[in-house]
Amino acid sequence: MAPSPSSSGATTSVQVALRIRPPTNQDATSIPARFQRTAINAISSTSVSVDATSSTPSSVGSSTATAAPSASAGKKQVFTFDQVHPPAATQHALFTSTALPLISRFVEGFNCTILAYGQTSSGKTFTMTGIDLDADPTDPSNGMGIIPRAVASIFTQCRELKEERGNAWNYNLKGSFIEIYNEDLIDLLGSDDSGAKTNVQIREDKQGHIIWEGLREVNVNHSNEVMTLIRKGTSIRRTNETDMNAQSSRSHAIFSLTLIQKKYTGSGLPPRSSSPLPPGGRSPSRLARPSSTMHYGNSPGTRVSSPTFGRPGTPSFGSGIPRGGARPASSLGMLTADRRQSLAPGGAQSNGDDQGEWVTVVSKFHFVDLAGSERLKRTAAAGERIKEGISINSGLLALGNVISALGDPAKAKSHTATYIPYRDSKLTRLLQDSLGGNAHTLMIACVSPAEWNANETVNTLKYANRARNIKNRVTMNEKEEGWDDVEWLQGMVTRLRKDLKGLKEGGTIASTTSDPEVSAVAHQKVTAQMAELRNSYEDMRTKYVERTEELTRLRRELADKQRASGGAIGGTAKYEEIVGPVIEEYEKTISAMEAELSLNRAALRHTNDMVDEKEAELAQLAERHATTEMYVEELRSRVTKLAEREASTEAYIHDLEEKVKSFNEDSLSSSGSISDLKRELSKVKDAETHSSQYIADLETRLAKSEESVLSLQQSVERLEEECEVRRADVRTLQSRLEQMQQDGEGWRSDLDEREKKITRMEAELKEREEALKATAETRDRLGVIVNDVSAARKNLEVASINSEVSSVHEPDDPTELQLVALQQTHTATLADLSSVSAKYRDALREIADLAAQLHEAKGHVQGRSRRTLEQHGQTPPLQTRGVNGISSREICIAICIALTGAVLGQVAQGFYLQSRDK
Ligand SMILES: Nc1ncnc2c1ncn2[C@@H]1O[C@H](COP(=O)(O)OP(=O)(O)OP(=O)(O)O)[C@@H](O)[C@H]1O
Repeated sequence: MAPSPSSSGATTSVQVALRIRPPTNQDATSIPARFQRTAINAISSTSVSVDATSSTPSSVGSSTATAAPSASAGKKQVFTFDQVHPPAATQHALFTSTALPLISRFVEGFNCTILAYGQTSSGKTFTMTGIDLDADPTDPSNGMGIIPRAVASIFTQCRELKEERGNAWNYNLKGSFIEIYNEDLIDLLGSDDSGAKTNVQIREDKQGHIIWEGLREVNVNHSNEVMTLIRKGTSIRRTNETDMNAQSSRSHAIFSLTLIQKKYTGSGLPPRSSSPLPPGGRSPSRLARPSSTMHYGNSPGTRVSSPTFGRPGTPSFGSGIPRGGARPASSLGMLTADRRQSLAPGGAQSNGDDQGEWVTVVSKFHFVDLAGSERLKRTAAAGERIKEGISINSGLLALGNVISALGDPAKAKSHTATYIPYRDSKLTRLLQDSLGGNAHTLMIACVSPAEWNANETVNTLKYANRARNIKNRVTMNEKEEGWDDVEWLQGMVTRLRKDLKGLKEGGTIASTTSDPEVSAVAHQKVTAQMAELRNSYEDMRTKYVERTEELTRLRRELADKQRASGGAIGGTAKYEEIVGPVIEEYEKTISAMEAELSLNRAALRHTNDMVDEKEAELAQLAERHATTEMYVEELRSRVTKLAEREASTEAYIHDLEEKVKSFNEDSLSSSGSISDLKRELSKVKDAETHSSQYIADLETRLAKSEESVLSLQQSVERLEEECEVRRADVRTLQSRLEQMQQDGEGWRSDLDEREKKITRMEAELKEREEALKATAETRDRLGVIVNDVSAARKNLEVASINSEVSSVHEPDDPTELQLVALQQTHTATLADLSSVSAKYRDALREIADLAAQLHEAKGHVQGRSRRTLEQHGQTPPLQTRGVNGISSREICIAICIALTGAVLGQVAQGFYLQSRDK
């Protein structure tokens, strides 16, 4: 944001940049969820739109935002500024585009001011100071604010200039930090040894300059030193926790940097004799001018407030004035336009050579962090906070009134002298120069994005919009060398006294320049002029007296002749004819001489005026000298006091040492209680560590819960998407189901048919089972017979053995016959058994075949229905019964029967073979 072109005395508007901060964690907890929506949006790099339509609670009891000047149609309001920075803008980007151009102006010698304005918690302190003052100010990614970055940049530019200009340029930087708390001005760097803060007073000197009396200015040589000052001041500045900000600034704070530059204006190198920093730090004293402050602005004769608010600068960089000491006010006079002309290079009094001069340029940079505008209800203020809030608001109201008065375009156009209420508050008094005065001013309006704060946001935007109309007139603040140097002033007083004496005595004027040749020539010239004037005056006077006498004589002669002629008219007329022209000529000569005389008188008067002026200056200088002497006296007394204090401090230290000694002796006895205390202390420390861990833990949990809320939100969104997909699936499934239902009808009839077939086959199976049962019974019966036959066979064998032993074999023996018959019966029975077994096996095979068919039929039906279900994304029910409804028990029975039949067959065959062999 470059200010208007750099011509001195140029008019420039107050620049306004808007910054929208991102939502913070505090917002998430302190603002109801439904009002956390973003209500302000950057629509371009210079404009924003605000949607303040919804009825946020802030509108309760507040003035509802009215349409802005550039409000667009509908409910949205559009505002335009010089710059708009969206929430994503980095600290570095903001600094580069807003503050950096002002820094160049500051180093050139112009006053600059940056003001951060906005509701509480809108990011003013973050913007001005930022976080982590120890970071690298050139790093674009860190959170350092405008002040630390500006300080680093100023030092860099000054060092570059020094390298460029060498001995022809010197500089000195000083810092001060002031806060306005409950309408008290407090010096944040001025705390004394006891830590008590010093109060600053606003005074106005005779010339109307504002003086910040009692403010401490500290010399700074490096940005680290400035950071230390900022840290010190910030630690003292009043902050407190409110419902809207964990660390809310409760005061307006102004951090100021003063740059004092000494420039050599001539071409080439400065002469050694006139160096601004001769050994001993004294300024050269070759200038003898009646006024010290030069003003090259476009408005001749207008006064410019001292950039140091009336305080004199350091006489020279190496002067003996203690660092940061409060100084008496000085009021340096101004040059009139004609006098300025005569003093300008090449003017009437210029000696015509190319010799330059040393000029001092003093510029001020104010960084203003205002306390937040706030609604007491919203910040839940109570007690002392209410008082603070009222004071903050009244300061801001006064600032608003000043802005309104200065920024009223109608008044600006009409050029009417408007009353500006600077005196209504200390804030406006201090910022008088920055608002409508001699400074390049930039306002950074900070706003919160939340809908909850929409009304405050609109108010801030309106406030800032008005500020854009303010016009400042900037001039470079140059002073000639030496006017703050006590010794130089003393020398000047002595010289002027001599000059005056010389003038009064009509002698020569004592030399006032350091160049003896130049001053001798000038004095000779003036003396010659004075002598000439005096001579011509004397000549004129003599001539005048002579002529007057001659005229009187002639008149007398004429009268005598008239009397002698006895009234002869003709003679008289002739006489008048002769004498008239002579008289006329005499009269002409007399009037010419009178004119010449009056000219000489005027010249004399002018000389007398000059003498008077010199006398007045002398008196002024004497007065100033007296003030300086008083100041020196004060300093001396301070030094004495300091010496006294040092002595008492030494005594105190001695005392302390004694005490330490006795304490050491006592310490042995009290070591027990010390160890108790230490234990206590360690417990407290433990508790502290524990609580900080607990806090850290809570913070981590909070962060985690936030993350999980985020992820839950994401998963809800994902699930909703999935739901949508599912719904589409359901629709597809429904259509398929309908298709399936149609298919189902066909399958059902098919199934019915198959079930009928199964029933039929089951009946058949039942019949076969019954047949099998009958066969089994027959087989049992045959088994019994086989047993009987075996038993009979055994008996027969026993009988035959007995008969073999006792008698000769007789084929006709009835027993043998019986045996044979039995063997035949047995053979027949075995044959029967084997045929029954064969039948039984056949029956079993048939049953197995039927079971297989049944299985196949049911498997077919179930396979079809499972495939259909699978096609429609359904899982077929688990089979609880065996294949096709035939239980595994039934199959087992069938197999057992088959096996039993086979075994029985084999047993029967075994018997048969045995009996046959026998
Ligand atoms: N641009 C930003 N980026 C990130 N955080 C920010 C930004 N601006 C402000 N904040 C955060 O918002 C909170 C409030 O900011 P800050 O204290 O600067 O507000 P303020 O306007 O100075 O308030 P007050 O007037 O009450 O002092 C802080 O936690 C700060 O870190």
